Amino acid sequence: MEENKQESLREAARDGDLGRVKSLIASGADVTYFDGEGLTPLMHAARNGYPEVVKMLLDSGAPWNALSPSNLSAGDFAMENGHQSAFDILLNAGIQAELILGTIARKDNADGKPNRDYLEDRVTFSEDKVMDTKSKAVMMAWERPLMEAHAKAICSRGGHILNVGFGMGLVDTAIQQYAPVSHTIIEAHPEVYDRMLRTGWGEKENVKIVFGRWQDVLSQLESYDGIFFDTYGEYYEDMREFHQYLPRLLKPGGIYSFFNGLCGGNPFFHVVYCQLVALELENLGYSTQLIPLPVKECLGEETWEGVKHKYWQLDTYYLPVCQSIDDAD
Ligand SMILES: C[S@@+](CC[C@H](N)C(=O)[O-])C[C@H]1O[C@@H](n2cnc3c(N)ncnc32)[C@H](O)[C@@H]1O
Repeated sequence: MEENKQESLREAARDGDLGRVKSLIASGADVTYFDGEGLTPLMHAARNGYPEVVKMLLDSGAPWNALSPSNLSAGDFAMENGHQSAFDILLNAGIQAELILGTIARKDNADGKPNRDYLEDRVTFSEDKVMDTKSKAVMMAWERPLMEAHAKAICSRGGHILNVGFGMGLVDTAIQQYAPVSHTIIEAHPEVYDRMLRTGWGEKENVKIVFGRWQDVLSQLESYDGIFFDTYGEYYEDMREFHQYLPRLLKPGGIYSFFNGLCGGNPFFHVVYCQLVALELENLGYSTQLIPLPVKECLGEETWEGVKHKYWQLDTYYLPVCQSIDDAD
């Protein structure tokens, strides 16, 4: 009987029958139910493009971020099938939920202090990646063209540059090509720091290395014409915290950018987070331009051999270029 109710809700959602969806919900049908295919009523309504049903289901507690067996959310179904109104409703629901709860960003962060654990652990270096002891990639060479594009953006005014997180030194190598007046690099991992010194970064005339977590070395920083942020083992909240310091760290007219790997495994969640970060930066007085860069060609299946977590699975990378709203005007 209960099963029938859920199946009826699925059918009504799939057919866009708003009246029936309403009455089934009123009679206790479960909006969180996954059918035999592993799909929720919300996914059915989104896939077939019924915005009013999507809204009704969301308002009745259907989770916007539930995933199908092939890791697609309702927003992905709306996006894939070109249902703009359903997509917009889901996007708005995602942004609101993440603003309040931050559920995606916090999900993996439940077990203590991942950044400190990572910093106390060993890392291994090879030609094409830096890995942690859990076989997760700290940094990979496929990102080189992206790092070059980030360097170009933040060095566009010359002057004084800050990079947070050295990794493989890809962005820093690119920054050096622009011969900035000063180039400050913050790095917290002792082995990455050692390697920086062994490879001559400590002797470059315009380079200042600050060893430590960015959170702990803020008092040693000045203000900069270009800033790039790309750490590891941290979460959205950490970056959000870093953004609070931008008014102090970024000179008027300066450019800020960050590695935009936010939810890089799911197209819709990525859109949600791109919008969320732009909204939060706007509240701090910064405009964000997202420049699309095709990345499909940088990535083959062999790229991920031996890597536990495929942290990027999308075809386009959106490079953020942020500047004070006053400067953009
Ligand atoms: C993804 S890598 C950076 C890659 C770099 N953009 C490049 O082009 O090669 C992240 C780096 O941030 C460092 N890191 C992690 N947490 C940090 C923190 N809280 N403060 C400063 N550096 C940190 C890591 O040790 C690692 O070297």
